Amino acid sequence: MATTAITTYHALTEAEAIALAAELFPEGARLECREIGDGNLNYVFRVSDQESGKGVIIKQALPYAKVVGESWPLTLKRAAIEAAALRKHGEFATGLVPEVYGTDEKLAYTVMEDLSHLTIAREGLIQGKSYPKLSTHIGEYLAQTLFHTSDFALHPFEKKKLAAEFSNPELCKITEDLVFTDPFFDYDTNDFEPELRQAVEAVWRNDALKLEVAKLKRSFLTEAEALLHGDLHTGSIFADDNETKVIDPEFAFYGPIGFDVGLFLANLLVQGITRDGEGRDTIVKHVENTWNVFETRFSELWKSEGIEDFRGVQGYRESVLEKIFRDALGFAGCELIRRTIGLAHVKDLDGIEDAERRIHSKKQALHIGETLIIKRGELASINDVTALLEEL
Ligand SMILES: Nc1ncnc2c1ncn2[C@@H]1O[C@H](COP(=O)(O)OP(=O)(O)O)[C@@H](O)[C@H]1O
Ligand SMILES: CSC[C@H]1O[C@H](OP(=O)(O)O)[C@H](O)[C@@H]1O
Repeated sequence: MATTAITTYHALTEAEAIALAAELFPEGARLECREIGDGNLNYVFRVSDQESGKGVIIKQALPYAKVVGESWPLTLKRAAIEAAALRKHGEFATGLVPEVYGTDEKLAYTVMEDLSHLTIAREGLIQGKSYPKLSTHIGEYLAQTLFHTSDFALHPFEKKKLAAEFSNPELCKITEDLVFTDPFFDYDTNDFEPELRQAVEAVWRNDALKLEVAKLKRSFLTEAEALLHGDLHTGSIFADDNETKVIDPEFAFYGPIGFDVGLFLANLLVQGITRDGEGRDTIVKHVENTWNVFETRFSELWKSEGIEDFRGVQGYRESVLEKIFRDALGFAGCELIRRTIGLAHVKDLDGIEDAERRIHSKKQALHIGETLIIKRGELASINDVTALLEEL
């Protein structure tokens, strides 16, 4: 797809979005456009043919975080990173990411496949949907994207070139602050109900917990293991009963493999907390299946496509997976805590209308988060993790 002749950045109008997308539609098609973005950071335009209903998506970065406004400037480079990550991950996770039709670095937009026939998984899960293939698809996505961009699959020159291309300091800083720092101190960005104050102050006073979070933050800061999605929560996944597509990798960078795994597990756990009975069992199975599929597929790729000289040394693969598992649990714990008391909450918890039940669920999220961080070295298997949910 051709890019525009516009050379200076400005926020696109709906008419401009239509003009940009026109070449992807039959000549003379009557096009309409709507801004449908509901995320924290960007504009998302859907341009569609009024007759066929077919559409394309134009996602444009703003020079600031949409949720806060111009007082929080943010690099436009994130749009190019997102498009490049969609393409790179799409090379390996076949059918699990949207197709990218075109990008424009100056205007900071990406034109991509319209996934409006699917539902954002967080929304569907809140409505009680079970998405039978979600965890199989995400386990596969995690194994394919993380293995193939790691030193286990790439020549070190190629891997380091990619790591440089995906340098993403501003977006990483958001995660360093909002996931790994602010929730653990009495900082202004935090946001929680007065009824949670006692529990939150206990987090702030818990030095053993803070020591473990400091170690996890250091891993995030320093361990360039693979090209991460960087923000793999259920709001970044479109799904129905058969299909799953991962969107929104603008936080992509080279980081610890367990981060993507942990974020997805945490967002499943948060949903599991809000359910009981069979509904919770569905989430328990998704948590277990995500890890099991990831571990199995990662191991298969290791054996079939691994290039590391030490790949055949007994116990090495197991020790790599063991580290990913422990990291994932710790990162999941941080995500659970930040989604409960930090700046960016989740609808799974905030949307619980009954105040008593909402506060109770949030305390449970804090409890599981703390346990995952503190006990990540002791929990022997993924079943020990789901036991935390079943014991609530
Ligand atoms: N490819 C797509 N097809 C259809 N809708 C999309 C697509 N990408 C984004 N959206 C819509 O826009 C919303 C925000 O997109 P997202 O990429 O998460 O933006 P942000 O980076 O601001 O969080 C999504 O929740 C979804 O409703
Ligand atoms: C001010 S950024 C807060 C939060 O928003 C991002 O999520 P999304 O773009 O999917 O809405 C990311 O999780 C950040 O931590």
